[in-house]
Amino acid sequence: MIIAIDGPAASGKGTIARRLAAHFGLPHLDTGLLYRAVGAKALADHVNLDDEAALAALAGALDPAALDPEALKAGAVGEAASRVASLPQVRAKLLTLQQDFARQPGGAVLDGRDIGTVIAPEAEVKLFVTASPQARAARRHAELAGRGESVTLDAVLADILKRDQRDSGRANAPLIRAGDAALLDTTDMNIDESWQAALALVAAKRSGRVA
Ligand SMILES: Nc1ncnc2c1ncn2[C@@H]1O[C@H](COP(=O)(O)OP(=O)(O)O)[C@@H](O)[C@H]1O
Ligand SMILES: Nc1ccn([C@@H]2O[C@H](COP(=O)(O)OP(=O)(O)O)[C@@H](O)[C@H]2O)c(=O)n1
Repeated sequence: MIIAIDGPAASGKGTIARRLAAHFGLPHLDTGLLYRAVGAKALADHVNLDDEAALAALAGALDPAALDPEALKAGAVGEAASRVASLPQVRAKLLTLQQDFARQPGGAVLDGRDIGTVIAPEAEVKLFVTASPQARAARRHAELAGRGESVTLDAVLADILKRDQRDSGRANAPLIRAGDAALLDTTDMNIDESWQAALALVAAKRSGRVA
């Protein structure tokens, strides 16, 4: 079974994806980490974030086994990730490894922006997880504060709105709800409530109770 989870920044899709993977005993890929890794490498190597050929070369050289989620979750990396993710050549370099991960025997859980639309349109279960920008900013702010990053709530909200706009507005694999994805708005849910709602949607989808 392939489970595709998409949604905007800090909506809680990663949390739900990890729990679903553990629940069903499936491997999980946080595809945002791939774009974050390219963005982080570009920042470290002073590669211009508009230099599509150079960034595609970084994406092509990426070792998915060597990703460091802890370092890649830093606030500044998200903005760089979103910029490199808007470049078609970068996305093309990362396509096959994501599709191979999705199509491994037994299935997988993947979360990102284009899983249900581009990477695995054939997924048996698709969720589009969202929440209000204010709720998402509050969550990401708390997360960054927990990491010791000092940043204001307003700055986090501005970053999220800018990224949402870029991710949704790009021509190539934009952030958009697949027609057959179940919508899960977690604005007024805590983590446990979101998890229970996600599990119910997956169960309904698998039993054919929703389209
Ligand atoms: N429903 C929720 N209510 C409150 N906080 C949440 C909820 N879901 C996730 N979080 C927290 O918000 C932050 C972002 O969640 P995460 O799953 O990483 O989002 P995403 O993968 O969409 O960026 C994390 O610190 C996570 O623990
Ligand atoms: N499948 C994906 C996953 C991420 N991304 C890009 O990578 C950036 C970082 O993704 P992420 O999932 O780690 O970001 P958060 O939702 O955790 O903030 C996003 O803003 C997108 O621009 C993408 O384009 N396609």
